[in-house]
Amino acid sequence: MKQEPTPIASTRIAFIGGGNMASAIIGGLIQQGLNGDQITVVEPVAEQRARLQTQFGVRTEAAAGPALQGCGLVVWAVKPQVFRPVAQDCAAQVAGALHLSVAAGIRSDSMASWLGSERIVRAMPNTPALVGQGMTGLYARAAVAAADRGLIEAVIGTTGQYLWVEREADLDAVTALSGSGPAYVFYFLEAMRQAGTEMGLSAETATRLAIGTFAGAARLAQDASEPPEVLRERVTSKGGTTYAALSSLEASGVKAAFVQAMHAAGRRAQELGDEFGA
Ligand SMILES: NC(=O)C1=CN([C@@H]2O[C@H](COP(=O)(O)OP(=O)(O)OC[C@H]3O[C@@H](n4cnc5c(N)ncnc54)[C@H](O)[C@@H]3O)[C@@H](O)[C@H]2O)C=CC1
Ligand SMILES: O=C(O)[C@@H]1CCC=N1
Repeated sequence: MKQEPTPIASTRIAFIGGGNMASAIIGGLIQQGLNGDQITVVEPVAEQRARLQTQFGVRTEAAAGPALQGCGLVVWAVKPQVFRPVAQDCAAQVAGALHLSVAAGIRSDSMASWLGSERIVRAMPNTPALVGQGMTGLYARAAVAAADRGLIEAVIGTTGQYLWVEREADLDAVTALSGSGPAYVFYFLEAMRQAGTEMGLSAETATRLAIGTFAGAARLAQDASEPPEVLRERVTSKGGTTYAALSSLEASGVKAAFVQAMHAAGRRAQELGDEFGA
């Protein structure tokens, strides 16, 4: 029999940790019409709690307690380094809930042992979720039912796009690619702004040109049927300006260095799982 997704509107949701990622997801949920009353955020920092209350009208708690009981979904949005003690602290109050973790590296085996539950989904979102343009990788443990997957899709879908991966280890690559990815884009924007200003543009003009170029190129790559290398070749006239730039990039080994950098991120995700897992 086909299971219907659990309706998001009747689910009480707890967030453990109320920082950047929690705020992005909560923002998406509120924008989709979820009532702030349905959401309880456990966040030890008073200023963060005040901000979340004012911005989203959610309930907040300074620490785990009875307020978590009866929540159907628990979103784990704390740093990997503190996940274990926080999970062990909350486990009794959240028994029976579906769990969604956004923490980099922390494996679902570790979570299952800390929480005594198999209903675990891991997500690797990214900060464009703050503006509804997120790209999230999802992985579900085998025991997660179709209705639970449906609920997770409804929640993460409020922040942008998502895709499922079949192997949990692939989430480390997702982390290196799209989780950390916005930082690479901002890094390139910084370099483009620097070069633009060195060539005489104002920082404002250079930044606007660089951001507009990223947005346009990303849209072109999304809509085009050709792969990125073909789109790149179309910009590159033999003996022209782009050719000069790309030759300089190749001579400096930029692509190889960039690929190495992403491998470093993937390895760090694995290490986080080893260091701070069960
Ligand atoms: N920032 C990013 O681009 C992304 C972050 N992530 C993951 O999301 C998770 C959270 O990251 P951010 O939101 O960026 O960090 P953040 O530092 O903004 O938020 C973490 C929050 O947890 C709170 N916290 C600390 N101890 C706590 C406790 N005992 N109980 C409850 N809350 C506690 C902190 O006060 C803080 O507000 C991390 O595990 C990270 O790996 C995943 C994808 C992208
Ligand atoms: O840097 C980090 O560890 C987190 C995970 C992906 C993006 N930020």
